[in-house]
Amino acid sequence: MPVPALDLQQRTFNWSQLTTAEQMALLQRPAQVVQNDVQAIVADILTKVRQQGDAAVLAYTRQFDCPQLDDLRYDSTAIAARVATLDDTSKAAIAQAYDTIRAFHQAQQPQNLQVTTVPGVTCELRYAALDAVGLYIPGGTAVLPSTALMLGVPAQLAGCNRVVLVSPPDTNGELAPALLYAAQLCGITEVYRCGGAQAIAALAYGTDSIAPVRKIFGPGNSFVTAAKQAVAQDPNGAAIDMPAGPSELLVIADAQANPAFVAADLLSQAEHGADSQVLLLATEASFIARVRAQIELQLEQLPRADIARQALANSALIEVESLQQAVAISQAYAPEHLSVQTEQADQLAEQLTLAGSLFIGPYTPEAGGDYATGTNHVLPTYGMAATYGSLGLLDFYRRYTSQKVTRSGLQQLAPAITQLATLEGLDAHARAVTIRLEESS
Ligand SMILES: NC(=O)c1ccc[n+]([C@@H]2O[C@H](COP(=O)([O-])OP(=O)(O)OC[C@H]3O[C@@H](n4cnc5c(N)ncnc54)[C@H](O)[C@@H]3O)[C@@H](O)[C@H]2O)c1
Ligand SMILES: N[C@H](CO)Cc1c[nH]c[nH+]1
Ligand SMILES: [Zn+2]
Repeated sequence: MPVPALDLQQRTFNWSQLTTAEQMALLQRPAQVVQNDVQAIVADILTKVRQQGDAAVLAYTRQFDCPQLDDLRYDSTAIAARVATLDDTSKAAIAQAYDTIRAFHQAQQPQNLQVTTVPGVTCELRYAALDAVGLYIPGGTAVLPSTALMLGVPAQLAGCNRVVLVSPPDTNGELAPALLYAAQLCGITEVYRCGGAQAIAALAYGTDSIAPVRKIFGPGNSFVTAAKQAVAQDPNGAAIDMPAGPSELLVIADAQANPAFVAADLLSQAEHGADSQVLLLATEASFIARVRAQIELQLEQLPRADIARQALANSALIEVESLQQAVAISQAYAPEHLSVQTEQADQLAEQLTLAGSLFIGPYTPEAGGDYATGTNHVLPTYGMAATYGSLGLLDFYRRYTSQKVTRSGLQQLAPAITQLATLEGLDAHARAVTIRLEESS
């Protein structure tokens, strides 16, 4: 389908001159507009996979990804053969990213803790790695070995027993050597060639060839995200990390910022998908004009310019009255990625608490966090950064508590417990305490 011409002037706005309704419309995510259709399609796919198992997963994979595919599993011989074709430069790049991501996530190791709340009462907080996790690596329009690292490294560090990787195959039924190498570094051996809602259904409910997992991680398009949300709401489904949908970037810039850098960052997220969204909040109209010119210029060099143009048609370059107004808009939008390109970037960043990940200063491209600074690039989208955190090592654990009470400890707590039980009208609760203390020690 031909991509309509893009007029960035028409996507340029002055925030204070917009009505409240227009302001809200500008901050609407494109992917959310089509949400109802997607949910219906996804519900159908989930039902078919539950009813027909592997046959449905294969049928959908043939329909969307590879018409000839006859086996979902990628066995270790096939993986090794594919990895052997990868060049050394790519291997070195993946290995360096593996090291930085590992370093940042290793530092997040949780510590069990023990607290004596009153003498004779010991409470413990403990962490246990999830036993079976599913990692979804998107593959519709780009091969993403970096996402395999972002999910595989914390799963490996946590020590999850079973780590299952799924990703849509190319038209020949293959996964990219770089993706398989990243998986290999993370010690992943269970790999399946399927994507979309059907892969999420297989991970959540299981099929003959794919045993179910407890929690599903990873980003994806609207179909993947809707499927994750659906299985998370089903008591028989699986837990999920977060709604990590189409990429988003919000840049706050003053007149000191470099328009070429800002344009490059905006394009880096716009090229992900037609439903990606990028926003620029800038204090000077002349700066916005220079960014616009840079976007036009740089678009000409981009192989994925058509995708980026479609994303830009749902994006906006917004003039704001002040950096304080920019902060307020950003906090309301809660972007996945937030780039701060202002003179006092560190101070401004202190006020910007609602974002998946911050990129501060002129030499911090958003792409740095996508690949190799060490932070995790799986981040909440759709404004969910207001409540969800960015992915980290802790997401691969479950937290539980334990307590041990001695007789004298129970004597200390008995008045509080029995009175609270009485207040709640739960006499059996009170009795469970008094019966113990009535016994001679
Ligand atoms: N938030 C994050 O952390 C993060 C990280 C990386 C990528 N991303 C985002 O992930 C997304 C990747 O999307 P993608 O499409 O390239 O890959 P994808 O793997 O998410 O989706 C491809 C699958 O979508 C399904 N699909 C496509 N059209 C369909 C239809 N009409 N009906 C039903 N199913 C259909 C197919 O099963 C196909 O295999 C992008 O939007 C990107 O921005 C987000
Ligand atoms: N920007 C994406 C997250 O929204 C992650 C990614 C992977 N590869 C490149 N970028
Ligand atoms: Zn990216």
